[in-house]
Amino acid sequence: MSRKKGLRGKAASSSPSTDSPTGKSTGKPARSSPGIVQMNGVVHPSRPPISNSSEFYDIAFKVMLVGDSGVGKTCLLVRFKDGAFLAGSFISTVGIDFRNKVMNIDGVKVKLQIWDTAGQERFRSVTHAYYRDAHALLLLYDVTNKSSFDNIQSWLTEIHEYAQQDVVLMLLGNKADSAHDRVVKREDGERLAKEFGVPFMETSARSGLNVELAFTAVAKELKHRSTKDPSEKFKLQEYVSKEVKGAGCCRS
Ligand SMILES: Nc1nc2c(ncn2[C@@H]2O[C@H](COP(=O)(O)OP(=O)(O)OP(=O)(O)O)[C@@H](O)[C@H]2O)c(=O)[nH]1
Ligand SMILES: [Mg+2]
Repeated sequence: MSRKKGLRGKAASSSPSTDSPTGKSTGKPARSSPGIVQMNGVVHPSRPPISNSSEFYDIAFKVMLVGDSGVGKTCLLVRFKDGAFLAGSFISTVGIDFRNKVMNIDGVKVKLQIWDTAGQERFRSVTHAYYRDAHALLLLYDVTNKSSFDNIQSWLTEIHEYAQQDVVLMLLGNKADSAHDRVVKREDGERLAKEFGVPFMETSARSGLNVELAFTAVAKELKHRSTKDPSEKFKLQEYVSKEVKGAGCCRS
């Protein structure tokens, strides 16, 4: 493999521009780069870098967190990025923001640019504009909030309308640590996910349950699709089923 460290690889397209350090779109087109990334003998024409971050990576992807307000999207991202839980009063996200994280996936540096969307209805049109550039979507509901689960159907309708057809999609039932307040059974989540053919797991931003796994699974799938290495057999559903931990179990 003649991969060059630090060469900006396959990245998201430029609209909306994401070069603002605050994570807010600047409206400016992203810089374009004529570089090429070579991975496992497969040459990938590079696309524009998706941020000005100086962190080295080989390939980059956009992942979006979506779901009703209060399901724990921001907390999940903070847990993944910083390993901490945002306890205390709930501060609802306004508009959209992003955080970057570079993961080492089987020796390849995969950069995830993770977009944290606002779940509130009034920001829905902002979110719509970002769907088409997303390579993966993590769709969350809250196991202590039945309406957030019931709304998954309409989120899926929205996703089918606005996202790319081949977007990697995963359903997450968050707040699995809240045993006393739980109103959605794990089996209900599993049934719904099966119905729509998407991988599923329960997570907890509070305990860390399956948080790393959710992002790792998505990164592995995106990397697999990108490199198309015939010797590498990766099946997202199988990987998730094998690795997933149940609520009450250990930290991820
Ligand atoms: N027990 C428990 N509480 C959580 C968990 N994740 C988030 N919370 C709490 O749920 C509330 C909402 O969390 P956020 O992450 O802000 O929710 P959000 O989905 O980003 O909401 P919007 O930004 O409005 O879309 C906060 O009070 C969090 O502390 C979790 O895994 N377990
Ligand atoms: Mg939020």
